[in-house]
Amino acid sequence: MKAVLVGVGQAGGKLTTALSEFDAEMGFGAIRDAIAVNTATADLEPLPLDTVLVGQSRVNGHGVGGDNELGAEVMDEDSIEVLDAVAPRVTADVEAIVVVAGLGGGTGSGGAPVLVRELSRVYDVPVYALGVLPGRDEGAMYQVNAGRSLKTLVREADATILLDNDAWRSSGESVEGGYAAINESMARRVGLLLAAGEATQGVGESVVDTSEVINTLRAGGMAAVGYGSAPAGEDAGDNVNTVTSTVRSAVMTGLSLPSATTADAGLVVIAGDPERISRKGAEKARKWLQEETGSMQVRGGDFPLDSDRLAAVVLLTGVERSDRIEAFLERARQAIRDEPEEEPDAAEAFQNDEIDDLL
Ligand SMILES: Nc1nc2c(ncn2[C@@H]2O[C@H](COP(=O)(O)OP(=O)(O)OP(=O)(O)O)[C@@H](O)[C@H]2O)c(=O)[nH]1
Repeated sequence: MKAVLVGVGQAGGKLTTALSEFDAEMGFGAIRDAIAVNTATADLEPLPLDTVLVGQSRVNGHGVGGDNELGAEVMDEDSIEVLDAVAPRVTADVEAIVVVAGLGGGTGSGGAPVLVRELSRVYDVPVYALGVLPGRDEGAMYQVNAGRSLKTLVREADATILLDNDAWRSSGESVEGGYAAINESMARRVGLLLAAGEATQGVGESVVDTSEVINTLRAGGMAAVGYGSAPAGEDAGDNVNTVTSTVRSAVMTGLSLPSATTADAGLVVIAGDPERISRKGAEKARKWLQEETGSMQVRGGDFPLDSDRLAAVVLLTGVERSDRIEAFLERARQAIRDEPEEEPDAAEAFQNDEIDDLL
């Protein structure tokens, strides 16, 4: 999928950089262009991207300090500047725009839903959101911000792919300590998904097409991406179990939103040397995913790559009914209940209005 990325806020800018670097290193060319938008000059300066500073008249380049209503307001006021910066990058061959943001802070959390709404008004191509959920230890403000941002993003974006910081937490290691490694790992799975059907090395028997990714995302709502990889035997015949077990581990232990396995639609992409990809294994894995997710709509295909390993990338859409989302929403609701004076109007729910919309 030829995509233009727009990173909003600190996490958005860093993750957009990691995605662009991964795509360039792999030589995929799926990411056609990328920019970063922020209210904080200091967060934009280190990024190797073109940047747009918003909210200068309100916060003078110092960030919005976690206030996502202010983040939404400044994006609303300065959206023309951002749209002007995006416009020359969305050339005729671009198939999607992806707005990338951490949902727990102020600028990305507030700004991303506004920007998605504005971009959707201007462009016919799908506008997706790639949102980072705060870890469970990250404090009430982050949970409240993310709950409200997510509710609004899901309404405004064609699909919202979620990356849960908790999914990358290894025991004893703080999320803050490992952002660079986390971003690289997030970029690998999302980067492979964006490149699937885009830049394939060699010709496979059933190469996945970009339209399969877009059609799977068409189910809308919230989505998760899983990734797993393993060394492969020389021949496809040796790799029936490698394919099935890699797909299983992508879903069971490698999902960007752990245990989000109730889904409306799915896509299984097997990346690797086409000579080594077992058709039987791929078919078995697809059937397994249908049963596991309760979805009849599971697509599949290969991503030919020159490698002696096999990797599985699994996209699941319509995962909002999963326990993980319910647990996150409960954290957001609890945080709202615990701080009634600070969030007086947010005491309503997510699906059922306990959590307010941001816009
Ligand atoms: N995965 C990942 N998460 C990050 C990173 N940096 C921050 N976060 C998460 O993003 C949330 C904070 O959002 P930021 O992007 O730092 O904030 P911001 O959008 O710049 O907003 P303000 O700083 O309030 O102006 C928290 O939940 C952090 O855990 C990062 O590099 N990688």
